Amino acid sequence: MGGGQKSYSLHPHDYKLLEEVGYGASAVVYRAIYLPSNEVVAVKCLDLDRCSSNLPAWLYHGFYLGDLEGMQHGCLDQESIQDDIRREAQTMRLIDHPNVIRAYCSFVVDQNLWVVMPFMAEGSCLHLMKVAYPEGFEESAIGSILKETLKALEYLHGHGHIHRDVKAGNILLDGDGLVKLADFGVSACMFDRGDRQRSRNTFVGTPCWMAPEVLQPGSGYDFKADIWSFGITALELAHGHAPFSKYPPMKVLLMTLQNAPPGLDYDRDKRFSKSFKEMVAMCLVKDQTKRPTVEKLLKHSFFKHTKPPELSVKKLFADLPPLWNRVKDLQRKDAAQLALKRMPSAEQEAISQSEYQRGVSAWNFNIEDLKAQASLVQDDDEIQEIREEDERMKLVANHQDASNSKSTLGKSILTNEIVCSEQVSAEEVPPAECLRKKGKLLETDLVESVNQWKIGQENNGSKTELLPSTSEKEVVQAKCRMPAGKSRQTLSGPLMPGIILGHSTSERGRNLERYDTDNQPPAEKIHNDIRRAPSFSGPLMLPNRASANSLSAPIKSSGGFRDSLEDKKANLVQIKGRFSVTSENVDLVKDIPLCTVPRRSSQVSPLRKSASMGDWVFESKQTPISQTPKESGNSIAPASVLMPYLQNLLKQTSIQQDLIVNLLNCLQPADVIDASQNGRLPPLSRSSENNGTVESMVSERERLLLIKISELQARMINLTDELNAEKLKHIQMQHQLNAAAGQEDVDRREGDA
Ligand SMILES: Nc1ncnc2c1ncn2[C@@H]1O[C@H](COP(=O)(O)OP(=O)(O)OP(=O)(O)O)[C@@H](O)[C@H]1O
Repeated sequence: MGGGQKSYSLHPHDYKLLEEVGYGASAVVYRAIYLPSNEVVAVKCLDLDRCSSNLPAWLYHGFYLGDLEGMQHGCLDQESIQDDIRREAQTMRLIDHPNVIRAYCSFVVDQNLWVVMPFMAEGSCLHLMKVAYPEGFEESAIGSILKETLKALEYLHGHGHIHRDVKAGNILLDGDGLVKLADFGVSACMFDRGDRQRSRNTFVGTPCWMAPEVLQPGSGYDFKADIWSFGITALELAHGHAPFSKYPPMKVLLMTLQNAPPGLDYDRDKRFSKSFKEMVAMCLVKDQTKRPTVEKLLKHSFFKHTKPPELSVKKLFADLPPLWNRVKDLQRKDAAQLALKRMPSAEQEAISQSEYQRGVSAWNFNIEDLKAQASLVQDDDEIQEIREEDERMKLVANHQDASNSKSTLGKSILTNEIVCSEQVSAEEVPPAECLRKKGKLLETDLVESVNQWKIGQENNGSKTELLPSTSEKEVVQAKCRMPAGKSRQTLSGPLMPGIILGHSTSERGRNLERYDTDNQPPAEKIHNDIRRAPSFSGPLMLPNRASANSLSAPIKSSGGFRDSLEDKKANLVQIKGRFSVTSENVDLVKDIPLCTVPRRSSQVSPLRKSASMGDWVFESKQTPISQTPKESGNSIAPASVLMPYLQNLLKQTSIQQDLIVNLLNCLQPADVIDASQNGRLPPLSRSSENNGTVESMVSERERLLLIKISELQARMINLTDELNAEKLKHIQMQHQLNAAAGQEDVDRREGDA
């Protein structure tokens, strides 16, 4: 390794910094000229103030921290830490492999650490995708990039290093298509003991790419963690984004631990070969011992016929402007976006959003913050989670209470809701999505439906069994799509029909949704961003320079989430901190999702087809059920005025009656029996006709039922919250335990010495 390498000056004035070509968590990267030899280099300027909060990770794992002469930074005055840095610096200098980027040298300038390295003229793969390939690269290019990355990993693993941050943002390309793995900010050495050994029991990396064993404290991990990240990177290159990248960090963490591993779908990812899919599947096995080594992967048939990168990779940027112009363009876009956001908290939100999306490495988890985030965003994400899982057709029911898994549970709701999009197959949109489209509904309905849906999926095996007739399907779907401006504000999540359709066919649609805004004029983009702000599924909200780097989700507390959620909460009645009901004019009866109601043949549909959208919308003329004649005119209206109202009321009542029957079917039988025995619910005798006497009984039953339902939902939410809190506590405690064990180890060694 190494040897005979050219030496570089440690004086900043020997370097002429030119354009900015990239940004990381705490660094800006410049194209620069090394004046003594007129050579183009890259200088990564690390703001030590900014990275001080992450410094422990840097200090313990930073390969780039080379020559530290004159380093006065307050964070660095611990002797043992400096020893570590020096040791790492030595290792870094020894690195010499065509696919691993090395630091020529590094030195301190004011509060910055400058790291001089080869300039990679095309930037990172992530950057390239963001600029020109939002849906990912073609397979031949992916094959070449991955093979070169594997060679880099082979070298690193062979020398005892785990990279721990393999991702498209850290795979750099030069003008000839040469591929180099970069960023050893969080790498760890397998041969170390003590402090550094302990580091392999810490959370390090970028959540979406982190292997389950890395996220699972105490389990320990090794080189195989890089294989998992490599598999995720393969998916990232194939789709333009990593799986789960749109979710908040804590959600990513839980999904990685609990869900089936992501992968290329055999049906939907048709453009990719079988061997590519197999190779990815081999990497993304949860049991680390079953993942292949780099050597074994290199022998996989997928890599047998990969083209040299000069052929397959170089052409990717043939028609693109120089890197710095691309970066500038992105920055302009992001700056415009930021400037147009006039909310007082916009800047703060934008920054935290961008940090979130950037894929910052080496975050230290702040469990309390994350817990708060997770509890606030749970409902929204629950739906997203289902969608994501379902898109891969690898649904795993994570419902904690197996006793809920009764085959009859929620069947009628499922039957109605599962068809809320005609272009979406039953398994593509969960019932909650359908519920959500109605806008004003109990969030608990949503969660419960999602869970029931999961169970239904599991229990029923074939999802298509649940589909009702086409006519039913159309009406339910139409209802589900009712666009309501208000509901868009009060409930987060992608409500636009385009988004529903975007999910309808493949990842492709999703990618389009994700990246559409990048190609829009700033004003339009901002409009969309604002609309989507409460959702984590949205495309890039990268309002600052961070956009040049990564779309991933770092572990970081984010005021942004909270801000948007605070807005949301302003309109919400929060019950036990988690589920919510719109507080404005809440009317439990009126606000029950209509999409749970089956079509009645005699019913006049309140829906019409929109010519422009080809989508169903509600007739605004429809008399609102809550509006009484008194409200309308404050006097007794003539029969001609009252009649339509009464007819409408009658129809609505019958819809509600059906709804109640459906909801009743969803209750656990035990609860229903219990309630009936206590005399709390009058026996339900369903009648197809409505009259005055029945009506009053029905409304009483409705009221009691709704109370019962709310209680059950509140209970379920509480339990889920408690479970999540316990899980987080567990993780935190394990962390503390590890830290304590490590400290003991150090003390013992010091005692021995
Ligand atoms: N040698 C280089 N030549 C050209 N561009 C580079 C080089 N190194 C980095 N970049 C660009 O700068 C971006 C940020 O760099 P880098 O990933 O090293 O920063 P970081 O702070 O370690 O980021 P993170 O922690 O988020 O991974 C890269 O994604 C890439 O686009």
